[in-house]
Amino acid sequence: MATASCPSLDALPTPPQTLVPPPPSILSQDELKKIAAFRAVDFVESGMVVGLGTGSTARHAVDRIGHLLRQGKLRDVVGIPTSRVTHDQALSLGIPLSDLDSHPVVDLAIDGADEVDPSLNLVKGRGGSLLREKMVEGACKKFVVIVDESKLVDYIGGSGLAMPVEVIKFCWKYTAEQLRSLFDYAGCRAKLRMSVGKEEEEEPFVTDNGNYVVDLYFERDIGDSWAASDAILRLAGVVEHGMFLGMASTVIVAGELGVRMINRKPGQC
Ligand SMILES: O=C(CO)[C@H](O)[C@H](O)COP(=O)(O)O
Repeated sequence: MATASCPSLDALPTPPQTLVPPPPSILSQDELKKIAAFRAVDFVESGMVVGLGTGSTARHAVDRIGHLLRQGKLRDVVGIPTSRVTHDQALSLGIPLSDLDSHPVVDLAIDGADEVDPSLNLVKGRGGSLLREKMVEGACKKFVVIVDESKLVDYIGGSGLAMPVEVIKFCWKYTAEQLRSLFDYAGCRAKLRMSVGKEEEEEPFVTDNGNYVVDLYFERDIGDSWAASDAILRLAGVVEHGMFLGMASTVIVAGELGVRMINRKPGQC
């Protein structure tokens, strides 16, 4: 009876030489976010007060901090959450929590962003937590921003996606129109942010602070973002906007080709 046997290597046909390089490993956007987040958590040291950001990228950082605390690799870290969602996540991970009233100085904050421009100015708040984020990140000694490379833009508003402004509910339409007309020159549209409520019907999105969000969309560059910031904040119905100017100390960008760490230069704004 003939038995099948393994042919000797010499007997195997030589594979044709190929000039095509091996395909790069394709990482999902979420995997890139996780890589940036884990890298940022390397900055966390035992005993630090840490601002905990909000969003799908920051979520990975909070998970990692919880994991390192459980492993005993970090100790005595106190987290200052920037939203109710992050508060609940951190609580479920056993991260000790506090607030700015008890810890007015924050050693380090880690958070995602919606846009990062070449001067490391940011747009944040598409998750709706811009006010608390700005308070906590404004109180920190070092603010590390974690993004995948899709968040890099040439100028603030350059993604064409929303630049959020938190406004009080009272006469929000009036405030929205004032916002829109401020940026008429940039082809601005102002839209009240909606969310799906308990009855499965669309209703205005309400922030953790009980306010509405007006999303601004620009067709063209708004120009001087510092002047734009001042103009927005002068409107009485505005609580805060999502431009985070001159705040980021370091931006960690995860992309297909690796992780880049960009530090703010002294005096850069
Ligand atoms: O500002 C934020 C929430 O208010 C988020 O940091 C920002 O929207 C980025 O979110 P994600 O990490 O999910 O892309």
